[in-house]
Amino acid sequence: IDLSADLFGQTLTSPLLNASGVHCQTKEELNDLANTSNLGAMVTKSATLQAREGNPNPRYYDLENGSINSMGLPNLGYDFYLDYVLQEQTKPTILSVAALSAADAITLLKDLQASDYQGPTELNLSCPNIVGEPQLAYDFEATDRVLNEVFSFYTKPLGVKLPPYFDLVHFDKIAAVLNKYPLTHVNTINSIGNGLWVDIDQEQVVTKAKGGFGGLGGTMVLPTALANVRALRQRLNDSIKVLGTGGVTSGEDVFAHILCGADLVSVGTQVMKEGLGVYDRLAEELKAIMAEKGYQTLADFRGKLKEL
Ligand SMILES: O=C(O)c1[nH]c(=O)[nH]c(=O)c1Cl
Repeated sequence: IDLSADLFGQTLTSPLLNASGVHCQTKEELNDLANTSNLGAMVTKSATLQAREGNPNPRYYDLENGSINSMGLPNLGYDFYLDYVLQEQTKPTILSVAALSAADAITLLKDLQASDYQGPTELNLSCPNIVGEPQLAYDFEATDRVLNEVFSFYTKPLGVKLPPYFDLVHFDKIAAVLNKYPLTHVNTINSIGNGLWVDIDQEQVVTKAKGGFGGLGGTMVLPTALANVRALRQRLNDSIKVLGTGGVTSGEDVFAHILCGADLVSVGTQVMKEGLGVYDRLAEELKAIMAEKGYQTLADFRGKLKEL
């Protein structure tokens, strides 16, 4: 059984990654990821031009069927993560970047273009937890404008992190925009934005910012994640890879993401619940499923979801 996968020319021994934001903010966390078996590649916490404290606590809450977070983009700043990927990385790493304005995104990517970094970058267009800021990728025209400007100067590997869409016409619209650009990949989905959880005993919300509205992750988002992976795989040019993120808690979920077309699969909430050992468990479970079904490689079943 061969779990190897390709990350923009680098062969990975496992198709599994961490979801950006989970265990990837500090040098210690990034080093932990580098030392985690069956984690084929890793993603940094989305970096902004300036370091950010993020939203006030409580800002992450574990739920029976997933999680809700309102982190607010806390990160050590773009310079720290650029230095990490240039000087420290020992495992294939995707640099995740974010911006609070289109202008900041351009500034950051112009600096990245001029830097020595030649590796993969992921532009986060979908953070749901910045007070007063929309998730950019829900505005198709704005997304088109930003990508048009970015690709007027950016020539290195670049993908985007997308929010979940819930309407087939929206899948059509975002794919029509993305297919215009030489993207290496899309990473779908980010958390389902602006969910709300109620603590019955206390009769109150469980996260502080935005009155308790926060992004949802974990097993409750799996059907939405699978739909977005499938819909975007069906619509995007073959040259654009699909990284599936959302709702993975078992080898079966990894198998389902790949069956829907995912090239690689990220795991976030389940790492918060189980720790980094989850990657060994997921790899073993996936291999067992493949053995039972007679599949030798991921390509044997990738994208081959059958319709009725
Ligand atoms: O609040 C966050 O930091 C956050 N939380 C998410 O669930 N997705 C994101 O992209 C970000 Cl940037």
